[in-house]
Amino acid sequence: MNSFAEWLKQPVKSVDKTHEQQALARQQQLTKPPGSLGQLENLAVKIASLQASEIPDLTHVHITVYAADHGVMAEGVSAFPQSVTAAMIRNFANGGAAISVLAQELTAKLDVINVGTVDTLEDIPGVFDKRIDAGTANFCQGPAMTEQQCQQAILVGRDNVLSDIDNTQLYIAGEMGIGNTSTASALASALLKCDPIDVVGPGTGLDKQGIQHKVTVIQHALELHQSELNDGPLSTLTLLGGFEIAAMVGAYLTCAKQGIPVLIDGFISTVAALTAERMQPGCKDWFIYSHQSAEPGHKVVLNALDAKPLLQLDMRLGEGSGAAVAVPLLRQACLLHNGMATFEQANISKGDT
Ligand SMILES: Cc1cc2ncn([C@H]3O[C@H](COP(=O)(O)O)[C@@H](O)[C@H]3O)c2cc1C
Ligand SMILES: O=C(O)c1cccnc1
Repeated sequence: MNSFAEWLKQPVKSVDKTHEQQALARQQQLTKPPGSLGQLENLAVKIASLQASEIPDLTHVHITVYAADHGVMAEGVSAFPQSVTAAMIRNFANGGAAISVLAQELTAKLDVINVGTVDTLEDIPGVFDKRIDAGTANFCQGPAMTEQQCQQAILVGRDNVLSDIDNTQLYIAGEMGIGNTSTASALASALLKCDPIDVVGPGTGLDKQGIQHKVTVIQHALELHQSELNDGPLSTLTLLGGFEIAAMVGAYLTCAKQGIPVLIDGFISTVAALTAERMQPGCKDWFIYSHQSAEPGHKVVLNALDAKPLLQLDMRLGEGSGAAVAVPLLRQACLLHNGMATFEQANISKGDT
């Protein structure tokens, strides 16, 4: 058996129930009516149990943006040209992208990884060059990736998580890849066995006609690969995925195996999360869902994961931006959990309940 298969077989870490119980008990002792901090209480309990700590802490956030191009762009499925992927990599490096601004404010570690753009980029300081190929192949004509390429991409994500694991209290994977809402929609349709109509949306801004064309393109791709779509989630990822999406899957699998909490971003990020969960059930115990994107398919994929996102801001950007926006909320949930006085400390009556 090769080392990839061995690694894949490593189990997902189980979540610490003792710390969950301790954190729940502490929430009952804090000077507030029980339950009055609503979802912030559940969040603090979740983070305490995932970190197996009495004092959950999100000082050290690791954000990684995975960027790659998509062969399906040959079918005219985005409102923007393919060259924007590489241009945005430069923008990430220069600090001008949404995620750059947010990561800086959060004092998060921000990595940018080129997993496979069509444009050859010069060496850019701060950008890791892990190009597998000049974009994936067009999944309307054949498999998007070879098995070997898919494994390689998954391992890019794994190695990124492992590179700073001792210092990571929360991991966020963001993506950049023009055309990747098509890729994510194709993957979601295949994994959920639903019609592309249910998950395809405007992405960067297609009109009604553009969306209809995108649906047709994905329907054709699913027909082409039909005979192989029951071969398991790794095979589906190879046939229909993207390099950046496979890298995110690898990162999520690694976080779940190593016990690192993950904050999931938008539609594409959640499709990667679904793929990881299908590859290794139990992964999703390590996931927190930041927001529900305006991309209509996001709701469908969140439902499939039984996920309750924290925010609904009509964001539809990706890059990890929705997750980054939710980090202050998570931090505040932890601050309240750690810093509030108990009824006993404050000498306040707990009332009759
Ligand atoms: C300037 C710009 C910055 C972005 N940052 C993220 N995306 C987002 O939009 C793309 C997916 O949408 P579609 O499938 O319609 O191409 C991805 O790159 C995603 O990360 C961007 C898109 C653009 C144009
Ligand atoms: O929800 C997302 O992640 C998203 C939606 C549209 C375009 N890019 C990303």
